[in-house]
Amino acid sequence: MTGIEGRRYRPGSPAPAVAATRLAVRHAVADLPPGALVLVACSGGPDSLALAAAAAFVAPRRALRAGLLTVDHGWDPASGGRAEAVAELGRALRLDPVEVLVAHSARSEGAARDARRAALLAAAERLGAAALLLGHTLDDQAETVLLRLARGSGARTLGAMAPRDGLLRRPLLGLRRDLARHACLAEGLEPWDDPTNADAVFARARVRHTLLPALEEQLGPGIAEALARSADLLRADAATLDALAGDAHARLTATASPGAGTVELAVDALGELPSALRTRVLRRVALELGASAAALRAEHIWAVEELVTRWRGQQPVPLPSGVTARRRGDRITVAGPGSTGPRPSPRRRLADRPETEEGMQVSHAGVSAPDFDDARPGEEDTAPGVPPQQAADIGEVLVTADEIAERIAALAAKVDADYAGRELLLVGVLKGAVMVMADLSRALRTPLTMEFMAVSSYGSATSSSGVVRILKDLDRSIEGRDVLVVEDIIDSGLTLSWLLKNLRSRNPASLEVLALFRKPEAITVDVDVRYVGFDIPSAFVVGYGLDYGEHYRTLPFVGTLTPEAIARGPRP
Ligand SMILES: O=P(O)(O)OC[C@H]1O[C@H](OP(=O)(O)OP(=O)(O)O)[C@H](O)[C@@H]1O
Ligand code: HPA
Repeated sequence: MTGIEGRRYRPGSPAPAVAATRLAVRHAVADLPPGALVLVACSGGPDSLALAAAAAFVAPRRALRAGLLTVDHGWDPASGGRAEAVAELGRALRLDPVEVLVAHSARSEGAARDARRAALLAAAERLGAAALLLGHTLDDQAETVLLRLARGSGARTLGAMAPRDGLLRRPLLGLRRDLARHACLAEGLEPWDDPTNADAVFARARVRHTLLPALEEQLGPGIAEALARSADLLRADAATLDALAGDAHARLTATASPGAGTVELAVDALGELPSALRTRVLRRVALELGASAAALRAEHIWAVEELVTRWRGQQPVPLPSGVTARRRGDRITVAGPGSTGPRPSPRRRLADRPETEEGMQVSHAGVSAPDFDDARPGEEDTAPGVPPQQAADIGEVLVTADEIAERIAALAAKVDADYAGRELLLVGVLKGAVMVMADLSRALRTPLTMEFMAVSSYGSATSSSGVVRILKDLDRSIEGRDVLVVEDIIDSGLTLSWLLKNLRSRNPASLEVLALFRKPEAITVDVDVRYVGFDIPSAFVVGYGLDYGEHYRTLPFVGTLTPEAIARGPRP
């Protein structure tokens, strides 16, 4: 008798393919105690049929009981009869119990797999099984790796199927699919070939029949084995990283949460973790607060990670299932949908903000100032322009960098329309207006020249002295020119009121003002401002050119300082 690959084997001994499947099953159940029940999930296809036959042979010799489960998905009128035929085969193999499970599902590979798995696990539990054997082969593993690689997956996902996963065991994971078919043939078992396995509508069928053969043809044989090997290596790596992330998660969440359904993490501690652990900790926290595992994508976690590694005053990050993550000072707060702790305030997007005739309205998000530990200098956990210490001094971000950019573009369009056919002279009021001058001048299409004046009325205090000093005057005359004064902020209005009077006396053709921020509740003198970026609350703010004692100007957003930071005084 000739066996697979043309080898000869002795009459009376099993065909090599049969021997290989039996050996694989023997290894897979070696640890089970006598009397334990092993169930085989069998579709009637060659892999699971070979597995059922091998289990039927091995179980009694290991004093185990073996049964068979088959699932009817109800995809076509013949499916019930087919499932019954598989059950009949199981009985013929003397498997006991044998059950047909009905698990209707949508006609998609994923939906069928989920429904099948749920039905099988429920039955295995009900029957008190010690193991549920699945017929996945090395080829299934290779296909899974390729499919997941094409989606851009991490180590855990590329680790694909494990030989053991709770109740599930996959004895044939190291064997090729051909071998299972040979084992069926050698035992006189006629497998059912599921037509969906060849249906090019299904991605897996295309991988099986087109992609993998093409890869083997182009790159040489052994691709399936190589892909399965990669899965083994990545699974081991992922298991180690998951264990380390579990430790880090326990460490970082050891302190009390601010409320039920809320987890607070220290930016410092997260910043010290390598990215592979940080993202795993963040994912774990999101999942435990109720984010759907199926919907939670790497992009979500990266956005949360950027609150640590590239902090530039971003909005809270929405995650699936109503979970939100936000940074306040040196803490990341992740809140579940039903949290009772301090919820991330639902800051409105710029587009949602009411726009008055002149400016966008910005209000406090209504959050109390966070408590801060001393951030450590030199720590690279923030975006450019955001020294870590300064990041920890910010109480609330009122306007983000993106919102500023969007607003300046809109203001520039208005100015361009108003000054069509004319040449502008922009007068920047140093130093605070340096950022808005730079960005506005480059957003304008109107021909322009620039002049700067430096005045000061604040010094290192947080309220205006009312005494304005010219620190640097204009270099040229503005007589007859269309002048647009560019200011970062109008607070009391004292600086601008004084400046306008001063400039008007120099006889410009026209004199208008553009101020990126205005505090309507703080204005004490009447000043006429043609262009306003944002109306903000009257709290002292820093960032985007605005300083506290010359510091904080480089922050790309505008935010309030914590009371502690104000009391302590400016710091680099
Ligand atoms: O409306 P007010 O209450 O007068 O405040 C507005 C002025 O205060 C700031 O300048 P500051 O004196 O701080 O100097 P700086 O621009 O160099 O920071 C700001 O740049 C405005 O010019
Ligand atoms: O709120 C402010 N911050 C910084 N500088 C300022 N100058 C006027 N108001 C402010």
